[in-house]
Amino acid sequence: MKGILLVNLGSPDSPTPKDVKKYLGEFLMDERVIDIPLIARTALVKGIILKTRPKQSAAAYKKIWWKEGSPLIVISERLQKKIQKQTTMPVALAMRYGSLTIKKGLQELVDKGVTEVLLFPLYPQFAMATTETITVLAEELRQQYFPQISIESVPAFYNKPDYIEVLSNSIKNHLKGIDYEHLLFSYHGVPERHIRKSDITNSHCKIDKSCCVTPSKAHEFCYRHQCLEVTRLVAEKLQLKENSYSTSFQSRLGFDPWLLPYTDRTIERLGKKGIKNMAIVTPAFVSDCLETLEEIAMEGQEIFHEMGGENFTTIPCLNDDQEFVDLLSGWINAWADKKLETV
Ligand SMILES: C=CC1=C(C)c2cc3[nH]c(cc4nc(cc5[nH]c(cc1n2)c(C)c5CCC(=O)O)C(CCC(=O)O)=C4C)c(C)c3C=C
Ligand SMILES: [Fe+2]
Ligand SMILES: [Fe+2]
Repeated sequence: MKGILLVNLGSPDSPTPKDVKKYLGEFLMDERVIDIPLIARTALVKGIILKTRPKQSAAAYKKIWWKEGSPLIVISERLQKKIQKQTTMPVALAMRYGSLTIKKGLQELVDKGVTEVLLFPLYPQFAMATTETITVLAEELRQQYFPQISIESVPAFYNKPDYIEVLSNSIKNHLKGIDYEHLLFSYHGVPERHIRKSDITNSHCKIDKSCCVTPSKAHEFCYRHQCLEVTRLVAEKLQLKENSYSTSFQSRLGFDPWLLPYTDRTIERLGKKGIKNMAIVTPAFVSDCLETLEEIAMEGQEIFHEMGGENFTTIPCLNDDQEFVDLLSGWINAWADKKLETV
């Protein structure tokens, strides 16, 4: 029997420093997130980051926490329930970090008699810190605990025309009647080093003006290319005017160079330039979370207002919107008919 495992990032169990510390410890000790040798990673994460960050992050989580729990988890559960209504195959949900583990998700499916799993990382763009860490862990778990099952994965879907259509429709609907001068596409950042590591040609990704627009095999695993493509394809679909939109990268951590330009500095620049009305969309996240609800909708808005901006419109993630549910259910059902490209 076939079954589906949707996988998102995860959240702490509660917005307390203790639970946030536990969650961040697991997250940041992942060698595909902080990709430095184990001794250096342990010193950095346990010796420095976990000494101060949990308190700071817990305060941020408290501002966005819902009575049902973490927005990212609650929204992912709603999505799973809606998809379950649109397919006869069992659909389970897991998180890469935290209590809703991938092991539990696989076990849930196996207990229902599933032998062929479609692993669905809920990320439109490929990144070593997201898609890759999920597929690698799922395969390790399969080998160790579930050797009787097979796993196929859904690759990054950033350039699928039906995804671009759903995202564009969502942006259009949320901006109906809103007079904005600039639309910012803000993606989660990654250290530049991650882009170079994922370059399967070992030489294409220069992280300059041209590499991401010059055709290359490297783009299958280039997060930067995939983000720039989402912006380009949506802009084309919505016929956005040149200079009325741009791309930036948010949520950097530490002192290494991360992808540029940074979202906070871009918002600052737009405000200083005299832009009064801006809108912002966050297509690296399918579910609203700390990074969209706090960093963008609260901090980003504050920066814009401080710089003289007036109206700051945040476009929600696709969350459990019916068009998005239909899109994912359609792909899942196509997989059962062997009509979905997987890896
Ligand atoms: C080296 C650090 C990090 C990398 C690389 C990274 C990549 C990455 N993350 C997401 C999606 C999310 N990240 C979220 C929170 C978050 N991310 C980092 C660090 C890295 N992320 C931290 C330390 C945190 C925790 C919060 C904080 O202390 O600031 C979230 C939100 C989770 C939630 O509970 O709401 C998401 C989602 C992507 C897509 C990505 C690479 C492309
Ligand atoms: Fe992150
Ligand atoms: Fe590139």
